Amino acid sequence: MYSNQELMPLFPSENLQCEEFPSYQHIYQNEFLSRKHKKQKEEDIAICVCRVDPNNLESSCGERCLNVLTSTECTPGYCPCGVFCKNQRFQKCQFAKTKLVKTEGRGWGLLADENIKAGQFIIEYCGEVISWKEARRRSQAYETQGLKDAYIICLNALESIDATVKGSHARFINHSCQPNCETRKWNVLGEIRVGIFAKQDIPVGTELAYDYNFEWYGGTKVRCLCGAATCSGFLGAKYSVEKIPLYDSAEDEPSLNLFKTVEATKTEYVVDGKEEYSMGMNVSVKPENHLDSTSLVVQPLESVPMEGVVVNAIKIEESEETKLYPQDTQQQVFSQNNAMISRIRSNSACRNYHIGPESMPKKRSQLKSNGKLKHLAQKHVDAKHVCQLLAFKEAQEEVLRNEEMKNEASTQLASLYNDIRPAIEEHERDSQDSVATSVAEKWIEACCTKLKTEFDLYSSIIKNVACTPTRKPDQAKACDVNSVTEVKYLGF
Ligand SMILES: C[S@@+](CC[C@H](N)C(=O)[O-])C[C@H]1O[C@@H](n2cnc3c(N)ncnc32)[C@H](O)[C@@H]1O
Repeated sequence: MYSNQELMPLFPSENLQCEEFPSYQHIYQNEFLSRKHKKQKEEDIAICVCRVDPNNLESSCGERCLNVLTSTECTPGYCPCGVFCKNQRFQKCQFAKTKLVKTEGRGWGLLADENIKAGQFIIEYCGEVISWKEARRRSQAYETQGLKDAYIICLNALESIDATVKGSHARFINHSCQPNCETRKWNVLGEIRVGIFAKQDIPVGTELAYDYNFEWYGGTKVRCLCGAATCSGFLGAKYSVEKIPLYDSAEDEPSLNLFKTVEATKTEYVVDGKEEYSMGMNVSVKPENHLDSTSLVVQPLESVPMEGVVVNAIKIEESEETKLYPQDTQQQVFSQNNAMISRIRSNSACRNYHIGPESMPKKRSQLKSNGKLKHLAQKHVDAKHVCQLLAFKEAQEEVLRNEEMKNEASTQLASLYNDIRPAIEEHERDSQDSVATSVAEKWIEACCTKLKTEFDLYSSIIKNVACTPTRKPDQAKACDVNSVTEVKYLGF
C-alpha cells in the first residue's frame, strides 16, 4: 500500500484545470460504440421480496435482498421498497468521495476523500464499450502512439471498456499487488457494469488501488511500482494476452476446439542488472459476494463468429465403425450450422447455460493424454442395426420404441431451436450477457427431454444386448433392418 507521504494531492477532482493534467472527456455512464444500450425486457426484471421496515428505512434492499445477493440492481418501479430501495447504487451514482493525486512514478492516482467501509461501492469504471477486436486494435494503436498509460479493461467475453478518451475518475485508479479495492460486475437494468469496491476499510487520504491482473488489457509491460512486499514486478501480469484461455465454468476446462490453449508464459527481463520475469494476465472479475466466479473475460479466436456461436470443428473418422454409428442427420446439420454453444448468463446469478443443439459440455475424456482432442463426433448407435443382432421381438421393439422417442425429442429440439434462434441471436448481438429466462428455460427443458430419451435408448440397447440372445453377424446381415416384423427369430 502507498503511504500518505508518497502522495501529493493537488486539487479536488472537480478542479481539472491543470496544464499537466491529461486530456480526456469525463463521462458518467458507458458509451456503446458497436451496439445500442440494451433495453431491459419486463420478463427479465428481477423483483426481490424485500419490505420496507418503517423503523429502519435504511435497511431496505440490504445485504439479504435477493437481487443484492445475485449482483443485480433493483429496477425502479418494480422494487417493493420503492423510493427506499438501497440497491440502485450504479443507477444513482452513489460513489464514495475521492480526490485526484499526483503520485511518484505512477502518474495520477485516486485517493479516498472520506473513510470508506469494507464492501462499499466506490465508483463505476466508465468508458467506451468496444468489442475485443477493437480493444486489441486500439491497444496496439495506443502503444504505437507511445501512450504510457493503459485504460482498457475487460467487460465480458467479447467486450471491453476503454477509458482512454472518455471515462470516469475510476480510470485514475492505479494497480497494486496488495490492493485495497477490487472490481465487481453488476447487472444494472440488463447491462453488465464494472464497479470498484472496497476490499477493506479504507481511511481517508489512502490511495485506492486494485489488482490489474484480473482486469487489465495493458499493452507494453510496465514495471510495477506498487511497493507491496508481494509485488509481482510488472503490470499486466499472470498470462500473456495472446494466451488467455476461454474458460467456461460449465465445462470445467478450456474448450480446445473453440479457443486458444492456455500456457502460462514467463517473460524474462533484465532490470537493474538482475533477471526478472513477469507472467501473463488473467482477466476475470469477481462477482459481488463471491458467489461464483463464472465471469468469462477472455479472448475469443478470430474464427469465432460471435460469442458462443462456433463452428463445431468435428472431424468424422471414416471407418467401418461409422456403419454402426452413423451420424444423426440433425446433429450434422446443427454442427455445420454454427452449432450454438451460447453462454446465457441468467439475470440473477451469473450462471452459464449452454444453449444450442450441441449443448453438452465436453468431457475430459475427449482429451488424449498428449493433450490433443479425440474425434469429437458424437456417436449415435443405429438402433435398427442393433435390432438385427437381437433375437427376441420384444427386445427389438423396445429398442426401436426408444429410438423413435429419441428421434421425436431431437425433432422437437430442432424446431424449438429455429423458433428461439431470433431471440438468441438478438441477445447475442445486444450484449452477449443475457437471454430471456423464458427462452433459456424452454431450451433447457427440450435439451433435458432429448438427453433422457437418449439415455433410455442407450440403456435399452445395453440391457438387451447384454440379456437377450443375439444372432450371428452373417445371419443378421441377411435381415431387412427396416422392418422389425420381417426379422426372423432364430432363437439361439
Ligand atoms: C488506468 S491507468 C491509471 C492512472 C494513471 N496513473 C494516469 O496517470 O492516468 C494505468 C496506468 O497507470 C500506470 N500505473 C498504474 N499502476 C501502476 C503501478 N503500480 N506501477 C507503475 N505504474 C502504474 C501505468 O502506466 C498504467 O498503464
